Amino acid sequence: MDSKYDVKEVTWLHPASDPLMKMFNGYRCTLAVIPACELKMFDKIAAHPEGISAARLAEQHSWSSSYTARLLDAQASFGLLKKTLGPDNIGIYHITESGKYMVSDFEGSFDGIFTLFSKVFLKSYSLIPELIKTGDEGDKAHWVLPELQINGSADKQCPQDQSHCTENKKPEGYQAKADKIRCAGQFAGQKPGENERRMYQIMVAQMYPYTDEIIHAFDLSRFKTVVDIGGGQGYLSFALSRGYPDMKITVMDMPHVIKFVREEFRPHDFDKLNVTYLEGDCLKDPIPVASLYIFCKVLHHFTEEKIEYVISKLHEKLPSGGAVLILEDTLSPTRDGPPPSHCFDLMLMARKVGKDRTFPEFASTLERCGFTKIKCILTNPECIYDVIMAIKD
Ligand SMILES: Nc1ncnc2c1ncn2[C@@H]1O[C@H](CSCC[C@H]([NH3+])C(=O)O)[C@@H](O)[C@H]1O
Repeated sequence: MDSKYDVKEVTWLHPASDPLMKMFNGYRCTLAVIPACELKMFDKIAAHPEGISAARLAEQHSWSSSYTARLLDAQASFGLLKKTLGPDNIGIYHITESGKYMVSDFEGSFDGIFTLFSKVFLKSYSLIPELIKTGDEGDKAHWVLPELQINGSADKQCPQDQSHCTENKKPEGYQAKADKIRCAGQFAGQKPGENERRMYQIMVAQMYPYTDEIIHAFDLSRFKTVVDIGGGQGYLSFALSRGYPDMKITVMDMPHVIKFVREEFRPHDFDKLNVTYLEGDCLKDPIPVASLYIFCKVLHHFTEEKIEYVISKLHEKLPSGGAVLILEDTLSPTRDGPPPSHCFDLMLMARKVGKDRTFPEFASTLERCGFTKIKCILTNPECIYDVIMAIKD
């Protein structure tokens, strides 16, 4: 470092506390990104490819110039913005490659996701002590959190139901806390359905960087008919159709979900893709004949019995050589990693909507359903998609 003072850089490592410091600092960084997301700062900076100063940005939006600069500097420290020095040493901010993921019209955008995490998901974890103490084992066994119900139903309910939202003097049980979190999930002024859109956008954002790896983890070219069960917004199906143009793919999901996603998540090239939608509950309604059935981030919402029921049914239906493909973030066989999978498992536990499993657990369920050839590709912890393929003899 060039300085007229005596400056020396050192690295102090403390193996015992470093993992904790890393975790804590990651959490702090997340908190500091949220206000920038809420102000749509990344969209506003992306609108200036030549870069923009804090003062000009503040002036355009009637914000405080000095506070804006401090918030932007923090984003630059996370690598989401690049700060260069312009004339008179004024900081000019540009979007970085990582920062692009915070811009709302980017396909794999994290826009709004940090907000949803801070207002809803992180609070969900506060339900865990209550759950541990009461041992209440009920499993709702449906995937969607009450505050994220499709059609904005929860968005509409909450304002009339202020009792949960105001300070409550009574001791709170699990349900009271859960209701309160539901209300906290309704953001002022947001349009109905916004939470659902964010929820499905989270799934796109999580998959986006690994899309090519996921669709080519196994060579799927021999499968010509595919049903993506619980396909949600259809992102995986669209990617498969682009990667395997001969594949005929059906996105099957609950009727209210299909009605919502076909409006909200239709890609610009939809007409060129070989993808259709099907409204249906895979546990009750007929599933079309296919050579490959996919469950991507669906089975963690099902109990063992439900998984066995639906997969046995598919095993019967499949031709020889046909397969079931499961994408899940598996826990290690000894259940002590990877951390993101445990965090997700605890979230499912807190909301009583399912659980994560190990690969051996999935494998033995698949064996009970009649499969003998079972393969798995385990991915790095950042990627929450391990890929399991079970092929019918
Ligand atoms: N019984 C069911 N039948 C059909 N879809 C279901 C069922 N239960 C849950 N789902 C859907 O499963 C999805 C889980 S979220 C995963 C969405 C998508 N596969 C992705 O990875 O991005 C939701 O869209 C649910 O509506």
